[in-house]
Amino acid sequence: MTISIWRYSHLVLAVVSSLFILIASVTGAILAFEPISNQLKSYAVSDANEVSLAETLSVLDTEYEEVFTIEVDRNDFVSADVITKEGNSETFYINPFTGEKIGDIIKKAPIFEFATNLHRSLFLKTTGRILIGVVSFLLFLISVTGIKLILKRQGGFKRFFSKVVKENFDQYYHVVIGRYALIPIIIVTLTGVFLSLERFDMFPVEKISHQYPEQVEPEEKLAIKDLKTFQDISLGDVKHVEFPFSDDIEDYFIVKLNDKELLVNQYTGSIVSHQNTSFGALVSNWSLILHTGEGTIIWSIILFLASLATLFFIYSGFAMTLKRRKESSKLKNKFKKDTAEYIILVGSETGNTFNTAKLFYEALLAAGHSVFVSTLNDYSAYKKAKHIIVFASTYGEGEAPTSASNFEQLFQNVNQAQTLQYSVIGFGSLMYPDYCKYAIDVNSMLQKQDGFVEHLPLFKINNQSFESFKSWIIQWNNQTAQDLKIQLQKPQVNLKKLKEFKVINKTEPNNDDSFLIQLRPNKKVKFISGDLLSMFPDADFIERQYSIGKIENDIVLSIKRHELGVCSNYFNNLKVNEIVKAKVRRNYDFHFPIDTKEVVLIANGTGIAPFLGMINDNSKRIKTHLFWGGRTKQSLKLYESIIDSALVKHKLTSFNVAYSQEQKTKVYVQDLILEHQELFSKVLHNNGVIMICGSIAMQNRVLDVLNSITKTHLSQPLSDFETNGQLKMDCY
Ligand SMILES: Cc1cc2nc3c(=O)[nH]c(=O)nc-3n(C[C@H](O)[C@H](O)[C@H](O)COP(=O)(O)O)c2cc1C
Repeated sequence: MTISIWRYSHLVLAVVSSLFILIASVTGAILAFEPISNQLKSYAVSDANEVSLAETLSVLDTEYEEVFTIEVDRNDFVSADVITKEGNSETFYINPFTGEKIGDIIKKAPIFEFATNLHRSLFLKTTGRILIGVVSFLLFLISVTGIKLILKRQGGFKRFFSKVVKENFDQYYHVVIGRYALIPIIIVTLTGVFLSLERFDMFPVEKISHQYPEQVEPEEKLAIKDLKTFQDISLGDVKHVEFPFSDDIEDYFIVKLNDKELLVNQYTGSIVSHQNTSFGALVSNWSLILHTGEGTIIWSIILFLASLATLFFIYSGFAMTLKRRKESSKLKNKFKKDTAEYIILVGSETGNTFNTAKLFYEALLAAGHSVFVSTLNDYSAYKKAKHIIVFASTYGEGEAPTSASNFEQLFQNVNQAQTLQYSVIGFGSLMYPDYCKYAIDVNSMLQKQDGFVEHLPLFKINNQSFESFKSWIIQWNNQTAQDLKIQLQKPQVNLKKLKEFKVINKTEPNNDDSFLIQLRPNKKVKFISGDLLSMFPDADFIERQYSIGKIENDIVLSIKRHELGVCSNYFNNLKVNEIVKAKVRRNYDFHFPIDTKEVVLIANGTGIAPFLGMINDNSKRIKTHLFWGGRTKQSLKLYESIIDSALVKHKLTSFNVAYSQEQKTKVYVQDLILEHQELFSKVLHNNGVIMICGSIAMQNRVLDVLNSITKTHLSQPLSDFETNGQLKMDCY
């Protein structure tokens, strides 16, 4: 619930100020180039610390008729306001070693002039300045609420920079870029607010005022170069020097240094008055530098990137909000709640779970059922309902998502007249310790309530995995004797861009109906083991993916033929030299780790394919253990030669196999893991990596076992290792 308050504040603030933030970011991005373009001019004195103020003042004194001021700006350019020997009054950049003119004062380019006015006051003078000050403060609040949201999402400070679950482009980059850009944005906005307050004298900066001596005795005048005070000051510390107005001994040099201001006797060089720069003035100076980037190319570049990031946040933030609204409003019911047989209840925070619920809703409708869908918060009595199917995500720390925040209370107060069959699907992420906790809670609420009978056991889905959802649909179809078909959107791939692969070899289906097929790309295609080969069969153009094992530059797939499987039969009917059209999708999260000491690979059935490539490729001979679950010894024959060869070449350290049909008591891969629990805890403890490939059912059981191992041996939940990138999975 609390996360919604933060998200709501974040959104409201963004809506209110977006147009102004847009202007400020675009002009800010332009203005970031001003200090960069200034810095690129070569007037800066790099070794200003090596020249003393005495030397510079002395050369200027001889070079010009009269000198009024010298100034060292934030770019380290030294300028002087002088009357030349020819009698002209001029201001220009000088070489502080020789006093010579080296360039004219840089004039502000019209584009920067325009951008500055728009950025500061929107061309609205005082009103504009006030508006910009307020907007700066709003952007500061947006950034703070943004940081709070990231902390909530990532699970605290420690995990601030750990892996972000990618749900879609906008959400992923909003968070990933946000983690880096929010700090500079906070600095820019706070300094912006300060500069506005200062401008309206709401933050008074104490001015320096010197005590002038009442009477000064005449003295013999020393040459400037001999004045001790100036000899002791290096030019690098100077900001501004004002020459005495006349030769009168009561007229002084006024020397502004970085942290103080001095009044210096022009005859003797003695310091007549010494005042430290006030704290307010220092803050003001730093605010200007931090806000404008003046004098530093690196900070200007950061400011430029922060401005671009702000523009991206405006786009992605609104895109996410619109999508969220669209997802929840998309559900248009054909049936009323009291006429439908199937009730789908959705608990979602950001709308993703609605998408999956909608696929199920449409599949039921297409099969001729009466269905009603709504949020868990709209739970009520349903007169004709026979089934309740709950799709619920988990938010916060194992809490209910927004659209389910009132469900628990409603559930206690609403009575159903008839008995209902229930099924719960939990949507969550293994990166959180309370994996699918809210769905677990809903499941146990239903379990305890009279009049509710379990139809299917609780099913958990990690990171909105579509493959997992399909496997739940299979369970549903088996249990209900239905044949629901999930209609996916049309493929987003241009079929003309598919690559050609030639069949080099294909084995006959074995006793499990599994076979290996070796494909060679006709043209150069980049891929490694763990990447995916996407097929779009003519029958429905629905994408099917196969995990690639790369062996000697060829793709090796392990495929199980299903009686009615469109793609598996297509592959099985292929002959050597025939051409397959497909696309390689890079699967960066499932590549063999090359920077680790020990790896464990876990697979069942055809899930072994990417691992065959990985062990064959393990040229660094990283300690690698393979755990595989198959039906019979015969099932292993298909892969035996590759595994044996890897063992002989020490590319594979150990191979452990579990057969489910070979002996009386069935042994599964999770049983093997339990037997070798010391190995697993040691590998994870030493920053090693575990990779899992195969069926979702196997994945879920293996994860349960691994979780109990890490909790017992390492006192940590498995989610910690998933977050660290030590657990990689590709299951279907
Ligand atoms: C801030 C935040 C907290 C989360 N907390 C959990 C959690 O405690 N347990 C879990 O399994 N998933 C957690 N998740 C993951 C979501 O449940 C998952 O991304 C889900 O797919 C979101 O579905 P939705 O868009 O329909 O809300 C969290 C996600 C976020 C952003």
